[in-house]
Amino acid sequence: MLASHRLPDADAVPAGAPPTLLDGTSVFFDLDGTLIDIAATPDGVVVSPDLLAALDRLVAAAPGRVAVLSGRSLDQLDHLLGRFARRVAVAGSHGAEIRLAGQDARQRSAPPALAAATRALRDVAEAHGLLLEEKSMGTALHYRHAPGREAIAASAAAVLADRHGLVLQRGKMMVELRAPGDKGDALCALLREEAMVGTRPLFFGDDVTDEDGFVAATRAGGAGVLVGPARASAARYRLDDPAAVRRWIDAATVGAA
Ligand SMILES: O=P(O)(O)OC[C@H]1O[C@H](O[C@H]2O[C@H](CO)[C@@H](O)[C@H](O)[C@H]2O)[C@H](O)[C@@H](O)[C@@H]1O
Repeated sequence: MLASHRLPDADAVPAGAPPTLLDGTSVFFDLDGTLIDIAATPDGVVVSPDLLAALDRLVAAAPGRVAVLSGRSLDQLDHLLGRFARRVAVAGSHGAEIRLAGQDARQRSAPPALAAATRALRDVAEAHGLLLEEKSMGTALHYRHAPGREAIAASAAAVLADRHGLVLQRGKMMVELRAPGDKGDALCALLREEAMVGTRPLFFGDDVTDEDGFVAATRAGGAGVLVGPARASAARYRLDDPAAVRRWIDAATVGAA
């Protein structure tokens, strides 16, 4: 089962920065490649205190209207974002795990087949020198350090996804077997929460898994913001990199406490 990403026609390339007006807007962020720079390994990322302080200001300026939608598990997000992860709504595992600020997670059980699929994926990782990342709702095989082994990782994951009935998720220099769910559904679920009802969602993301969120944000009267080089995307706006996202947050919160 391949995760469906509704990529638009090739000429639909987003451009320009989104407006910084927060009135009536809710703000959703992907994590890796959007709020933080991509690193060589999943554990190598840096979440700076400055970024967390800027996000705190954003939450103060848009109370109840900031959320994180990530392919990371909730546990990983808690570890990386610390107390900030409890201040906002968070959807982990590409939307399969959702937690509102100050509440317990609405969590499904991991797919029963995930353990067997992970064992098989670990054999592939060991045989070909690839990096395995185990998460609550999925297992990723990373080839950033060995780009020449992409085809091995991709074909092994495709076979295992089929065999075990798991979603096959492509990502930046990785392929993942995971539970169903997508960031678009997670965004729609969060938009039904009181503070977000009737708001225009802006969703900032960089990867193919973020396209579902761009589509959902657009359908809800908001827009997607692609972070990274121009490419075909369902996003309307584009920012170059996480540093530009940080400047957007700073501009949107000028004068906020
Ligand atoms: O939805 P996201 O928050 O963007 O998470 C997507 C995946 O991010 C991580 O992998 C990516 O970032 C790593 C660190 O920069 C990088 O080494 C890797 O090549 C990227 O694919 C994370 O490890 C995955 O679990 C997430 O699904």
